[in-house]
Amino acid sequence: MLLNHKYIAEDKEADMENITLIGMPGAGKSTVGIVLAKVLGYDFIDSDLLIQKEEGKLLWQIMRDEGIAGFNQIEERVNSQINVTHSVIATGGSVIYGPKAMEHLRSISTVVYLKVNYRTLRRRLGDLNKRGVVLKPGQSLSDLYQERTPLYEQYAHRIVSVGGKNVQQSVEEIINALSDSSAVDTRGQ
Ligand SMILES: Nc1ncnc2c1ncn2[C@@H]1O[C@H](COP(=O)(O)OP(=O)(O)O)[C@@H](O)[C@H]1O
Ligand SMILES: O=C(O)C1=C[C@@H](OP(=O)(O)O)[C@@H](O)[C@H](O)C1
Ligand SMILES: [Mg+2]
Repeated sequence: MLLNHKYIAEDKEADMENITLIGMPGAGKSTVGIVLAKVLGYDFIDSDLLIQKEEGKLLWQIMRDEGIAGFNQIEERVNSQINVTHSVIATGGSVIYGPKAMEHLRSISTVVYLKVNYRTLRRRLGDLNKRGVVLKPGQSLSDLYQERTPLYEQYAHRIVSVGGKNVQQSVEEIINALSDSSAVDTRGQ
């Protein structure tokens, strides 16, 4: 039964019973994350909403007022301060630019990279500028995908491919990956 489901029981992170979702914008961290939380009986938090609450502004207003570097600093600070148990944490796609935030999230949770192939992402995302993705001048979605993929892989305890899957299938894949002790962090940390 899922509510009694214990995964990677010997792992330190699992004692906290938090799951952090990382991945490209449009990967489904927010959409899949809330369903995952419901299935597991966990709380759900979305880093983007925490940032907006802390700053009293919408994400695009923070980017407008502080620039991308300023937004990244705020994002790193807010994610570094998350202190929860029994929660699914959906991060924003740019969280991996903050090493302090990533080390913190790795210490309080099992970090799961929701991997989506480029073509699926392109279809889901539409106009990147309207979505407020952290892009450097002249950077395309393809550039961003290539820049970020190694960072997502570097920080993940688990990697789950969700490109061709619906929300329910993605939730099942994540739970399977969390149960699979052979899929433990290949960096051996
Ligand atoms: N199989 C799927 N899983 C998750 N999201 C999907 C799927 N198919 C289409 N979508 C759409 O893709 C978008 C994912 O966005 P979101 O959950 O906000 O991702 P993220 O938080 O990773 O940026 C939503 O508009 C969602 O409706
Ligand atoms: O990847 C990015 O550059 C961003 C992703 C967004 O979150 P989602 O990944 O939930 O869309 C949000 O944090 C911000 O607009 C920047
Ligand atoms: Mg999101």
